[in-house]
Amino acid sequence: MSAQPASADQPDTAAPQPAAAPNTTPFIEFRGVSKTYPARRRAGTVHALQGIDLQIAPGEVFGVVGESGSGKSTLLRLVNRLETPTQGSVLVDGTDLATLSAAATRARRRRIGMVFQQFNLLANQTVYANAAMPLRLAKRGSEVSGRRRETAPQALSAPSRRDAERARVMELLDFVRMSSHADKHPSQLSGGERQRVAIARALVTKPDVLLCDEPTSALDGHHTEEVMGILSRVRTELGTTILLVSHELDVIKGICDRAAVLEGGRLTALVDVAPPDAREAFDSYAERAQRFLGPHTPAAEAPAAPEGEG
Ligand SMILES: Nc1ncnc2c1ncn2[C@@H]1O[C@H](COP(=O)(O)OP(=O)(O)OP(=O)(O)O)[C@@H](O)[C@H]1O
Repeated sequence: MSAQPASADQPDTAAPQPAAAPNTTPFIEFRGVSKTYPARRRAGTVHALQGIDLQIAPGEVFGVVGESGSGKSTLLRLVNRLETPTQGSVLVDGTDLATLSAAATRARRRRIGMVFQQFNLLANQTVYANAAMPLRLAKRGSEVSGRRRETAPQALSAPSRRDAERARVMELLDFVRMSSHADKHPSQLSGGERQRVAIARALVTKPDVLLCDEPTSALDGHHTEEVMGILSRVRTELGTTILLVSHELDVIKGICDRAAVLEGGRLTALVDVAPPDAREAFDSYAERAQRFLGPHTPAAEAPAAPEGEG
């Protein structure tokens, strides 16, 4: 797999293929979004994304595929404002993220969960404490801003807050079938179990959006299916909108409604993957896509790509 930059120095002026609008009001919307970064090891800029127009419906499971360096993670990180667009706007639930104050941005971020390829659990904390972390951080944040405003009263007493936390965390650990492991540490878990804890952590604040960056790429086939099953239930049982970056076409085909293909930072195809008859179309796309996606190798076992390959 090559790690080509999305597009170095020369913005591609070709019009991106317009994304078909969903029938409902979009929940996440990219309007003419471009993102450039200063190049890391040389002068100039990298055009990570160019002219992205995309609408994602509420409750949709939306896939993003493309070769390494095509801009997938950048697209995801724009949604929780870990990145800001160089041009254009990103809207979530009808609000342009650029218009939010710092406090409103933090509140919006609390409603966006994120799941990573390498789980990002705290090794010295239990499963329970890892899953509870976003609630504890949110509480600490509200205490700090409460102190700043000199408003002492809390809605719940400390024991009630602890009970509420425990109920919520155990509900989520039940949801991912990890409640019997609540007192274990991450080192005592398999990769699939760690990712299930990471999903519980991402959902504990009741987000309306779940961003998943290669959530199954470090897992073997069995654990991949387990995680796919949980993500499907997140959509059907919780109604969460999911944006899923994956190199694995089987994962995209297994759980997504639609998928965007990024090439060199541009959206070059938008594919319906949900209806069975559309899967054939996706398969013919997949043949071309496989050229750059390559056969799946779990990241942990993947050999290093030779320089300049692809
Ligand atoms: N902070 C940054 N500074 C400079 N360049 C960056 C930065 N972040 C990303 N890039 C560059 O932007 C382009 C798109 O990166 P991005 O991580 O979004 O791609 P990707 O498709 O997610 O890649 P991968 O599949 O390898 O994770 C790449 O050329 C990358 O090197």
